[in-house]
Amino acid sequence: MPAAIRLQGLAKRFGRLEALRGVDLEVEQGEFFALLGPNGAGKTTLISILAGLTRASAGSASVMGYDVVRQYREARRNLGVVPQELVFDPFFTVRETLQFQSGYFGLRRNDGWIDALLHHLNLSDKADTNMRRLSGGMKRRVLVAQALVHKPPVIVLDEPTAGVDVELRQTLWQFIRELNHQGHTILLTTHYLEEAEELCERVAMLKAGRIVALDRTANLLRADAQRRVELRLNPPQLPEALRGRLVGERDGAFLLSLRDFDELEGLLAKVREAGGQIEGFCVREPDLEEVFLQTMRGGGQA
Ligand SMILES: Nc1ncnc2c1ncn2[C@@H]1O[C@H](COP(=O)(O)OP(=O)(O)OP(=O)(O)O)[C@@H](O)[C@H]1O
Repeated sequence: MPAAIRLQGLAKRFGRLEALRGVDLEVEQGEFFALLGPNGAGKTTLISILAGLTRASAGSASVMGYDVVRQYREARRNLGVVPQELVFDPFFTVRETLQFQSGYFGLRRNDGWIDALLHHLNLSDKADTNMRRLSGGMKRRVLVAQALVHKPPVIVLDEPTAGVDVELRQTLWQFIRELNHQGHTILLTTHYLEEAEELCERVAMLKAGRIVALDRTANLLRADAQRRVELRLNPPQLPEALRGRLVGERDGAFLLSLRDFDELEGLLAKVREAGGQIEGFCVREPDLEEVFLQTMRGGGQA
């Protein structure tokens, strides 16, 4: 069984800028996979290469075993991309947009599936509305429908929930989850890390064009992230004895590392000994955001 997505030594240069610097990655069929990274890390460039919109400077990429350059048509037929940017012809209706996209893939009688897509994405009552009359969130739903019109086994979503309301997010994830359960492979990029943590079994983190972490989500949480104590103090000064534990500050509160709960008493005692008063206190379980921030600070695998 070929990998859903396979990248080998993938590199991309824009003049002197190296957007991708030798990325190796395999996403298996049926995975729900997150590709994370800060702005400019190379996520969209990687997706553009997969979709055949940009040529790699070196290395290769394939979708379901089809090389994205040598076997462009087969690779493209196996891939559905929900792009970041909303670009449409404003004069078509929603249905026409989807029929047009079906035609691009040589699908003439696709109305049954188009109706199903409209239904799942809560767009049925907008089927005959012109694209220019839709709100941003509705346009985004059409983008999703457009990417799925040919029932591709591999679905790539590039920040699909940026600027999208809670209701649409939930509708969208419910539908994408269903598709994943049916066997579709999902590659997701997002800046909402709690979304990735909840949905994705495996995560790759990109930093300046390189993969700096790649593992199952659960392993990343176990290996890198620590429990944190969040302390709000009056006066807002951390006692000298706790300086070594400080890992950050968030909204005026100190974040201290906590290896296990037995340490808690000693830690609070040190605040009292220094004459400090505790105004707020909570223990935070490790989350993907913490792993991400740690990795981006330079702590990740090379
Ligand atoms: N057509 C282009 N010409 C020149 N530089 C480009 C081009 N496209 C992307 N870049 C540069 O390549 C780098 C990677 O960009 P890319 O859009 O892939 O990042 P990203 O991870 O998708 O970021 P974001 O989270 O902001 O979407 C950036 O430094 C960007 O400025």
